Amino acid sequence: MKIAIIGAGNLGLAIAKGIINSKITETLYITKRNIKTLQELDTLDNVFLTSDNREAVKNSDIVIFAIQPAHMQEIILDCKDLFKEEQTLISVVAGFNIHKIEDIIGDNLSIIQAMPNTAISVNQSMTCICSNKKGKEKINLAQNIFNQLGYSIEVPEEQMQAATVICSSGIAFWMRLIHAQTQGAIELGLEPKEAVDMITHTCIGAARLLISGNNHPEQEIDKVTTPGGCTIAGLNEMEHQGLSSSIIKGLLASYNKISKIAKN
Ligand SMILES: NC(=O)C1=CN([C@@H]2O[C@H](COP(=O)(O)OP(=O)(O)OC[C@H]3O[C@@H](n4cnc5c(N)ncnc54)[C@H](O)[C@@H]3O)[C@@H](O)[C@H]2O)C=CC1
Ligand SMILES: O=C(O)[C@@H]1CCC=N1
Repeated sequence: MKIAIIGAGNLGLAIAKGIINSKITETLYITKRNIKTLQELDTLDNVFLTSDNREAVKNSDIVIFAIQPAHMQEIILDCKDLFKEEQTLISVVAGFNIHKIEDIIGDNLSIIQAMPNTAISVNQSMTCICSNKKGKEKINLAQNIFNQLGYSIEVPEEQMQAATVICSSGIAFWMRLIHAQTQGAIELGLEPKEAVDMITHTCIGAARLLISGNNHPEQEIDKVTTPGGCTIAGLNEMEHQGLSSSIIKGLLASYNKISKIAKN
């Protein structure tokens, strides 16, 4: 299997790193306008760096578009004559829905819209995917790839904006929560490095409890909150300060923004 990543920026490079770690491809083309910044990948076998998108598209079975939405039309049009029916086109461009791609190249190609996150560089991305009609037959192939780069689920196309907020922007939201806890932990006298270790591993533990069991988060909270103890004192103060409310409002603001981008 030969894969091309068109646009090696923050996400494209993260995808490239995940693919290289997992050895799922025999050949990986990575494109960028200025490939000098990709030197770290230059010495790897079977990884080809180029600023020629057409060369990458021509030589690949799967083409992943990881460019800014403003560049999509121009780049797709530039490669339009090279796309083949047996190829799978995967777009990770947020807010650029499948019908916009079909408006440029028609509906005879398999198009997958995927929403991963930057944890794909360490093979831990939560990736949501959907496809056009023709792409239905390639959903299993796409899930097989994204499952090796983390975990994936297929969602209806109308849920892709919500998936973008929860899974892709989600990395930034969790980072901010971890940072806030770090600031608190330092004030409690912990060293920053030690604090981050403690917080991130506790975070993984909390996630694992929910992934492994079927409990509601509040059931797990009940197990931790000793009556009259320190956990409930902390939780109540956080809620008095609007923790849940501010997170819900933030997710809605993010959703409204990506929905507006998708409509343009
Ligand atoms: N950064 C993230 O966590 C996520 C990003 N996305 C989507 O992924 C896309 C890329 O996002 P980022 O990586 O953050 O942006 P970015 O700006 O870091 O990356 C875009 C890359 O495309 C390259 N590029 C521009 N024109 C090109 C051309 N003609 N040929 C080849 N490469 C070209 C740029 O040099 C840049 O490296 C966006 O559409 C975004 O919505 C989706 C989910 C998460
Ligand atoms: O902030 C953004 O618009 C993009 C999409 C999700 C993550 N980054």
